[in-house]
Amino acid sequence: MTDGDAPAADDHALAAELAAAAGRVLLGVRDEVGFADARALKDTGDLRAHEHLMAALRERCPGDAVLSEEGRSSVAGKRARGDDQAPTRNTATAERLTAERVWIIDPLDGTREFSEEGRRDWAVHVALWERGSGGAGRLAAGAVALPAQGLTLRTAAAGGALLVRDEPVGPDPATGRAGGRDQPREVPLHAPAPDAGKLRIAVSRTRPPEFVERLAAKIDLDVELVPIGSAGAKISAVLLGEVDAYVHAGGQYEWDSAAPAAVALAAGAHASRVDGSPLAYNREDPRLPDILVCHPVSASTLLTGIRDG
Ligand SMILES: Nc1ncnc2c1ncn2[C@@H]1O[C@H](COP(=O)(O)O)[C@@H](OP(=O)(O)O)[C@H]1O
Ligand SMILES: [Mg+2]
Repeated sequence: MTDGDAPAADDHALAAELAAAAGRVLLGVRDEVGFADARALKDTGDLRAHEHLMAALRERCPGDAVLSEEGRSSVAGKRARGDDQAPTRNTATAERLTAERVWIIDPLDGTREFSEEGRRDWAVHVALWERGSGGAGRLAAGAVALPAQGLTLRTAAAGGALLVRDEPVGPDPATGRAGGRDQPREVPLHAPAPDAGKLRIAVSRTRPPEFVERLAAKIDLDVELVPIGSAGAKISAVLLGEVDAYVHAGGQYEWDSAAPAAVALAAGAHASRVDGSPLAYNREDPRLPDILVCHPVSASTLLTGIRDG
């Protein structure tokens, strides 16, 4: 619950609504700023999506804490180019570490790809972490918007995960005018199993882990490495069956994986650290440097291959 005696909102639907709305802000920034100055486009996108989400969370969930990539003290002090304001800061760390509910957000994941014309592999991540009765906490809801692909992947209140696809609205039959914003259509989302004998592994375009080439050579399968930008876009590609696994190591933060890991787990996928231990969120230090996401049937092959690499 967000405050007092208010009824529990559907946090899953809220996460999806906020991620999709921030995605529309980002599509507008691409149109407005253009691609000539990549730095200006990245900075404006990061800042506008962050401010949109911070304002929406302040209004909709005023009692909750927020951990955003762009609200860290190290970046919140700097003024982004192309805009006139410094980013709104995150909830103070001491307060976040005792909060019941923490929104972990990456307003623009795949910033590099966002600034490259024609690329669709960038995302908005909105996750909710809840402490719960055990005190250890867990990801309670999450949504990954892929605005350039017209898709949002999200957790569902009834359990499981959903794929939300924007359907273009046809012209109004009475007036002949365009029908306005796309109508979303939801279908259940289940992590698909890989084809026998094959394994397509998504890796960073710019920072693929050095052990993945060795891993690929060692696994007794036809392995293809597929470079894709954005952790959210890569994990979505696993859930959409475009690749079979995502392996990353060498650096990342909680906001890079919280929302896509929440969706992946809800969709029945395996999501863990590369040593097989669980992904843990809302830590004092938000570094979470490695991750494996795949269908459960591939998990032991990949974990063993990584361990023995
Ligand atoms: N070695 C590293 N250290 C810190 N962050 C990293 C990293 N490798 C990848 N990331 C972050 O993980 C996200 C996905 O990266 P990639 O596209 O290379 O796979 C990016 O988030 P942002 O775009 O939000 O900065 C990127 O900054
Ligand atoms: Mg990121």
